[in-house]
Amino acid sequence: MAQNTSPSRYTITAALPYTNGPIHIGHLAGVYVPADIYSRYLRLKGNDVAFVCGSDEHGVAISMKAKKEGVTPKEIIDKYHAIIKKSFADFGISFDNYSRTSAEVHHKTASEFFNKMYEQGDFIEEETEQLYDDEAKQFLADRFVIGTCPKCGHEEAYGDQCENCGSSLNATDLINPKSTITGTVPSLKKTKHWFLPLDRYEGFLKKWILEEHKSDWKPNVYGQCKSWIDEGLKPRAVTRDLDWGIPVPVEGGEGKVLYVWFDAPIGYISSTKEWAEREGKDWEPYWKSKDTKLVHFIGKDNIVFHCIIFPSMLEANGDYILPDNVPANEFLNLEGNKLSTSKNWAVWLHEYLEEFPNMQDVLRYALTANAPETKDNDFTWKDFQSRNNNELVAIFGNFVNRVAVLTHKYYDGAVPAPTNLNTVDKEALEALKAFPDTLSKSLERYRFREASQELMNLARLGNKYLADQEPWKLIKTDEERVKTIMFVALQIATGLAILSEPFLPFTSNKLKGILRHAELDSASHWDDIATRDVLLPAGHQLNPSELLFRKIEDTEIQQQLDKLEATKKANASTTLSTDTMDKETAPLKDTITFDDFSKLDLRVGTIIEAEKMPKADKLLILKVDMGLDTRTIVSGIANSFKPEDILGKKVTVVANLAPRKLRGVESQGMILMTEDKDGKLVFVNTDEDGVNNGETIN
Ligand SMILES: Nc1ncnc2c1ncn2[C@@H]1O[C@H](COP(=O)(O)OP(=O)(O)OP(=O)(O)O)[C@@H](O)[C@H]1O
Ligand SMILES: [Zn+2]
Repeated sequence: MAQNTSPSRYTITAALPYTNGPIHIGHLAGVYVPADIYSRYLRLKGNDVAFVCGSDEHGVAISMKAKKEGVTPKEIIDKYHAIIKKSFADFGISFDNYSRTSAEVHHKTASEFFNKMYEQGDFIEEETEQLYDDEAKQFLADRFVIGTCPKCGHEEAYGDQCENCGSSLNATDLINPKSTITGTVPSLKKTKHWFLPLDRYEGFLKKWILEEHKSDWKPNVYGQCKSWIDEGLKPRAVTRDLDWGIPVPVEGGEGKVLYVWFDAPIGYISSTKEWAEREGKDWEPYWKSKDTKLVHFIGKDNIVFHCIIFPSMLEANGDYILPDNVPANEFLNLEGNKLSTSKNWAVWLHEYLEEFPNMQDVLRYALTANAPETKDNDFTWKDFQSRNNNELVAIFGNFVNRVAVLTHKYYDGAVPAPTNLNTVDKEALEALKAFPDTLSKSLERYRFREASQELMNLARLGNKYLADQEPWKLIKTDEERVKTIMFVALQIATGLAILSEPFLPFTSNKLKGILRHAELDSASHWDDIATRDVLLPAGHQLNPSELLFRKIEDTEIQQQLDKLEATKKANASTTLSTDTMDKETAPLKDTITFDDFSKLDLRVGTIIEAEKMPKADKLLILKVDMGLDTRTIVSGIANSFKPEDILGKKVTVVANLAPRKLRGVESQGMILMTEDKDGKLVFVNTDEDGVNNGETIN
């Protein structure tokens, strides 16, 4: 089987963005820009395409964010769904439908999906011991619990997945699990859940992925799948003890919801249904016909869900087709650091659209030309500027502008009739004819970077042709020759207008406008470029020319870099404010009552481990023996102390300060410090011997 080579229709999905924040450039480069290029390309080739997506609105992270902000989950999802949907539309992501998983059609579809599998006996129903937070009186799953990954040792793996190694986990697999709600160590409590026995699908997955897709899936995707399958798959709970999500629709499911990664991929199906309903079409062939090609665009952290779990669900259900390919991308970073919603380390799409109005294509191009297809890549503002100034402006824009301006200058904007095509002209036109096929080959292998460079090569070809032929010189001596040159150049410009559409849709539109391409009786399309000798006939009248791109100045780039610098500073100061005292003698604070004071739980502890926080100059990660337990405390004291100097030091700890994450490490308290006359930090402690760790101070 392998590749489905001549499908009757395509279903293209892009990962459902999680509605706990807006869209950033990582999402775009990893998923939405390549998916959009591919879908636009397929439509230009005359295919029947359903390009679907929607907001992913369930799950623990949204529950947690709502709790933190003191609002309802619905308020969170409504806010981000609106921002995300609008920014995608303004950016030109050409979804046929953008839905949301809180929609009724989705609740219904996901419940039916679950029900069918339930009735077929595809689940194991089992009462097992799950992690439970006695203080919050809640079961802990997914992002409610972190601990050490049993596969790679990463210390902040979630209850369902380790983001470091991509493994999918059960919460009870975590080593040293800890509740992210209260910071306490969970106990075990019995509860009933439904499990998808992935081990039953091993044979199916082996044949389908390891045999049939060995040569056409990307090596990063195939490799991850192979290692999971080789390690052996285990049953995975697909339900949760939570109040936010799709209720488990079977007996005994009261108070439980579907696991977010069970319902989210079904969102692709619901979105297709919503679209088909609106268009008066039948949704089923898009998901159930063997002659449909299904492709999932995702980032690498979603591979297990799209290649192992969802396909097993589709296979179990019975009626569905499987993805033909899952061209997952690696990750994009920003100026050397990991993109992060919580640390505000991002270029946000909605902000970009405001700060660079009408420049969607510049970002699309910069992200595509530098896409993280085979390895993680870095977005830098300097690269963005040079992609714009040196490629879009200097090559693409320059060529088109010369052609349009000269056509107006010499012929009042009418395409001249060629007289005699010489070898150079013929070669240029032949080269143009080869481009659609070259681009198709790259696009159909999901090599979008390569394709974007091929497109730029067509503009280069046009630029070189004009530079070599120099019509602006010849116009004084050989007017007939100039007509031929301009005719050839106009054909190349038309080719660019057509072939750039998937990559640079706004530019393509503008250029087609200048060429009045759509008004031609038989306007040429993608495939016509290879077969027709004339794309823009002699005598055809152009519109006035306008610039396709503008130069980006250093000051604009500096502004963006300053913005990131400010983010860095803001992050650093919030990190330090909780750990160090002000430099000057601070004025007295307002009087507090004894009750206020007695809320403070101050205790004696001893530092038993200390190490530097990687990549943070000022922070030490300390382990403090508190008598009853051992705490991790992140403290901004690295400028004053070496780790080895403070081992065994007695300290005073604020033991009931709400836990707080610093650089990804949860700090479970604060050590009291003051400063000596030279500004060096000193510990506030009791120097009496014989005071035990854990003793309270009052
Ligand atoms: N930096 C990145 N580079 C490439 N792809 C990314 C990046 N960040 C997220 N993605 C992909 O974008 C899609 C949507 O992401 P999702 O909404 O789930 O956010 P996320 O992975 O939680 O990201 P973040 O934590 O940055 O908000 C997923 O397929 C994910 O793999
Ligand atoms: Zn791991």
